[in-house]
Amino acid sequence: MSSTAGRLVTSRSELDLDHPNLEDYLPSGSSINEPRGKLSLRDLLDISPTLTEAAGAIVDDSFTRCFKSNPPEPWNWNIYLFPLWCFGVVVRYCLLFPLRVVTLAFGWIIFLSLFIPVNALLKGQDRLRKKIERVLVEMICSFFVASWTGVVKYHGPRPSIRPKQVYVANHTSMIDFIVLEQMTAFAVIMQKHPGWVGLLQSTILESVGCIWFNRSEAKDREIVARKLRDHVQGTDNNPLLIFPEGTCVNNNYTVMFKKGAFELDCTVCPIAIKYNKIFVDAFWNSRKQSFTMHLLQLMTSWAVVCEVWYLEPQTIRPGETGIEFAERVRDMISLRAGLKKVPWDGYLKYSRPSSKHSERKQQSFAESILARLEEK
Ligand SMILES: O=P(O)(O)OC[C@H](O)CO
Repeated sequence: MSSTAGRLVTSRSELDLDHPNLEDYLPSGSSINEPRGKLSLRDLLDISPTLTEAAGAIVDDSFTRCFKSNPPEPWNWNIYLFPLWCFGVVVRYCLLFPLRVVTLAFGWIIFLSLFIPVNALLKGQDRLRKKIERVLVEMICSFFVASWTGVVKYHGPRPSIRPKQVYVANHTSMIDFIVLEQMTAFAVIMQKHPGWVGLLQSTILESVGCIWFNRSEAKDREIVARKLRDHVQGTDNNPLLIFPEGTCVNNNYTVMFKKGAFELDCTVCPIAIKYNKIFVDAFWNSRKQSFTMHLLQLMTSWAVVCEVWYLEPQTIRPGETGIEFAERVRDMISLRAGLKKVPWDGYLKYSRPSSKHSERKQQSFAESILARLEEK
C-alpha cells in the first residue's frame, strides 16, 4: 500500500510540475485532492475530479498563459477620461506616428547609403569592413528603438568580443534583438522569417555573423550546431546571442531553455530583459500578428519601456549536465526579470504533446482507482 502511495506521489509530482490555478475553477469547498470517505460504486464511477482538472487545463493551463497577450487595463471609462484618451489617440496616430516613420526612413537612408558602398568597396579588407558594418547595424537598431520612443535602461557591464563565450536572453519579441543590438553588434541565432524580415536576415544581418535556421528542419539544426561551434572559436567574431527558449514568451514567464547553448563548452553570459507594460505590451504573438503589424503597434504607442540586465557570466560546474546548467541560468534570468518559471518546451506551440504525457496521466488515474480499491 505504501509503495503504491509512493508511486502515486511521484507520478503526481511529475505531472503537476506547474499546477494550473485549478482551485480557481473548482466549486468552493471541493478539491480533487481532498481525501474521500468510504468507497462506494458512485465514487468509482465519479470522474468529475478528472473532468474538472481537464476543464481547468483547457480554460487556463500554464502553457497557454505563457503565450497570451496582455491587453492594457482600460482606463478611459468615464466622461472626464474619455476625451483625454481621444486626445491621446490623435497625438499618437497623427503626430507621433508620422514623425517616427520619418525618423525610421531617415535612418534607413543613412544606413543604406553607407552600408552598400562599404560592403561593395571593402571586399578585400575584412577587418575594416566588419568594423564599419558593426557600427552601422548598431546605428540602424538605434533608429528602430527611437521609432518606438524606446526608453531602455541597461544595467551591468557591456558585452565585449571574446572567444568562447555566448550570451543568452529571455525572449519576448524580435525587438529584443533590436534592443540588445543597438548596444552591441551581436551575432544572433534565430528562426528564418519570410518577407522583408527574411530579406534583412539574409543580407544585412548575415554581415554581422547572424545565423538563421528553420526550427522544423532537423538538418538545419545540425548545421546550426556546427556553425555555433565554429563561431565561438573565432577571436574576431561578434559575440554570439541565443534566445534559448526558441520562441517568444509574454514576459511574465520563462519556458524551458534548449540546452544547445549550454553544451558549447563556453562561458555563458545571461541577459535578463523585462518590459514595462505601462504603455504597450511588447510581446510578439506571431500567430496572431505579423512582425510589421507588431512594429506598427509599437510605433503608435506612447513608448516602449524596458530594462536590460547583463548578469554575471557563468561556467558549467563539475558534474553538472547541460540541462542543469541551462536551468541554473534560467533561474538567474527569471529571478532578475521577475518572471515565473514553467516546465514547458516552447516548441509545443508548434506540435502536439507527446503521447507519453497522456499515457502517464491515464496511468496515474488508473493507479488512483486501484489504490482506493486496495484501501477497502
Ligand atoms: O514566437 P515565435 O515562435 O513565432 O518566434 C518568433 C521568432 O522566431 C522569434 O525570434
